[in-house]
Amino acid sequence: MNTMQNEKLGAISELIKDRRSVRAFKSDPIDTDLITELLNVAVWAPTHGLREPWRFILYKGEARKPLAEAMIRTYTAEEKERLAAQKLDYFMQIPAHLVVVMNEDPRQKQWEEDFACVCCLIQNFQLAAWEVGVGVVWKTNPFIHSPNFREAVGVKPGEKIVGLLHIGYPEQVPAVRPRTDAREKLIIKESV
Ligand SMILES: Cc1cc2nc3c(=O)[nH]c(=O)nc-3n(C[C@H](O)[C@H](O)[C@H](O)COP(=O)(O)O)c2cc1C
Repeated sequence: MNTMQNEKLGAISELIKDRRSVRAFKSDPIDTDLITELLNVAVWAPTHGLREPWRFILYKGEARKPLAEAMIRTYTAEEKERLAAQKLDYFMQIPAHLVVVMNEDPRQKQWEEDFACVCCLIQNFQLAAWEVGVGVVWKTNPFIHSPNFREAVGVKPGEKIVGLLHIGYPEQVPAVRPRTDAREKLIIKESV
């Protein structure tokens, strides 16, 4: 294996830096086989004890409507009045939505490890998607904690929704949001 010492960063580094969260999608359909292929890359995330504590629910076509309606039901009356129609249109315009569900281990150490690895899985998915021109945004809106929404998507007690991913071909790629140089947050302790 290449140790990368003193070498130029490669394609994966470029991909990581190039990826953006996409919020404006073309309505072009996205193939289910492509999504499952991307998921089969994503599942190579590190997972302690090989627990693989994830499962997925994919919404496409007309099935997006009850998903959007479940989300809208979590709104207050004022939010419904102001946002319902617009949010329904937004959900129906995005070709696919993926609910990423984690099994919640009652032991804290295992819970933390499992949450961490599901987050790794989501980032793997986002990167693999970006590599083939597919955009993703990872959503954690308050409705993912709503008992009614959880029930509507079939998430059971002992499971957590880690994210709702919107997936499709980008209509618009947001401007880069530069990161703080890691050296500003790095303390080096090195003995010679
Ligand atoms: C755990 C997590 C939750 C997020 N939740 C949301 C969200 O609810 N809504 C949203 O628009 N973006 C969400 N994002 C995307 C971030 O806003 C995005 O990563 C950030 O603005 C940096 O932009 P970039 O991903 O294009 O570099 C989330 C990202 C993470 C990692």
